[in-house]
Amino acid sequence: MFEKTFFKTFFKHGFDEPIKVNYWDGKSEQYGDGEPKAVITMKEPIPIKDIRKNASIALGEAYMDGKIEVEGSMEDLIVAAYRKSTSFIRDHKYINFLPKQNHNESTSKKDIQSHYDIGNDFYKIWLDKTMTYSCAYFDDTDDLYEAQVKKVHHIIKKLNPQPGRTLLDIGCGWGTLMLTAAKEYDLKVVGVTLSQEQCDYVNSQIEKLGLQDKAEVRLQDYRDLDEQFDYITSVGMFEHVGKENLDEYFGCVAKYLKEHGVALIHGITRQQGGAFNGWINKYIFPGGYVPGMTENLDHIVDNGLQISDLESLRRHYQRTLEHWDKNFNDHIDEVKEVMGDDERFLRMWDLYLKTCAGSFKAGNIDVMQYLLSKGPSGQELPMTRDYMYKEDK
Ligand SMILES: C[S@@+](CC[C@H](N)C(=O)[O-])C[C@H]1O[C@@H](n2cnc3c(N)ncnc32)[C@H](O)[C@@H]1O
Repeated sequence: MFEKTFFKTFFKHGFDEPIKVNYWDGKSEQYGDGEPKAVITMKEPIPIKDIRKNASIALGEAYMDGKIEVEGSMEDLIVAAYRKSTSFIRDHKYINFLPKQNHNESTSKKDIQSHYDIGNDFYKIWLDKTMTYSCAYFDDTDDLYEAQVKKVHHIIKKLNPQPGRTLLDIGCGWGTLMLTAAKEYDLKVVGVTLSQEQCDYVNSQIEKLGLQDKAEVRLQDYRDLDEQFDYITSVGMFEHVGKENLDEYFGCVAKYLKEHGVALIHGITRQQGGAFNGWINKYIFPGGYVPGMTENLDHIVDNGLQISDLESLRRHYQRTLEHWDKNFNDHIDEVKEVMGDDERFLRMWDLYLKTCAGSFKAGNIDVMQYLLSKGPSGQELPMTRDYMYKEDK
């Protein structure tokens, strides 16, 4: 009975939309007036001590194990939770429980490979054909592939690239950005990743496109370079470095950039302070940490870099995740063929994509593009933003 009282309070104060909850004892209750936006079924109680220890992990695991079912939009349920000031999801313990993280080169490699090396065949099913695994740019299209191509050009154009110069892509993924920069902007590019599968894939693309004299990919930690470049891009990467290494990460960007060089650093941030989500960290991105938007600014200026432009792409990431989640579910049979019919894994991945879309929609997290230059006044860049939107390259 005590357990039920706890969960009644938990749900009653958890959402700013009406919801219905079916409890494990066969009884149902509605919280809030009007048609329920979602129906939550708790097939069995979750130990309260688990919720108190880490609500994010306890709820996430209960969902993965099928102890909780949700009818209605999970994405909107997450938004409704973030909108309610008394919700568990806004509780300091839920989002900001930051254990000591360890990001030496060997733990980083293990963390990265546990996510990215689960197989190119898996990612091919639900990413678009560019294999881009970051926020797309939906300016006048709702097609994921087109939006990913547009994102790549949006980033490269912001650098105001001059043919024949050099570019480093830190955390190059499956390589579309670096290969586009080599092929269409005539840059000499180097990409680094910690994922063996990505490295092999990019090498095969370099060969296929005949870019051997302009593009190189390395299985290398971002801390291990010893060269300078005219341009640096790094997309969806600083979320992996950990709070304690953010200063070193931006220090590397500054060190690897030639004088008057330009960098475009793109990644997920939070509005207020950095965040760590226990469930995401345990199951999806071990070692991950989402920095506060201004936390990054401090490291950028402390490392002597000039901030030339800032752009938020929050709503674009919400849309990207909605596309990924739809692709994932539309092709669930292929996913099962590749990954096996493991219900817990399938529910885990679906929960990850849906809750992240909700978190962007709610404004809990954002995506920022930091355009940075090294040198006193960013002379390499034009005075206004017009150059970013020119059609020609
Ligand atoms: C979210 S993916 C983004 C990939 C790509 N930039 C894109 O937009 O599709 C993050 C990338 O960062 C790389 N990465 C993470 N930590 C790294 C490290 N310490 N050194 C080098 N690469 C790293 C991963 O291997 C992966 O390629």
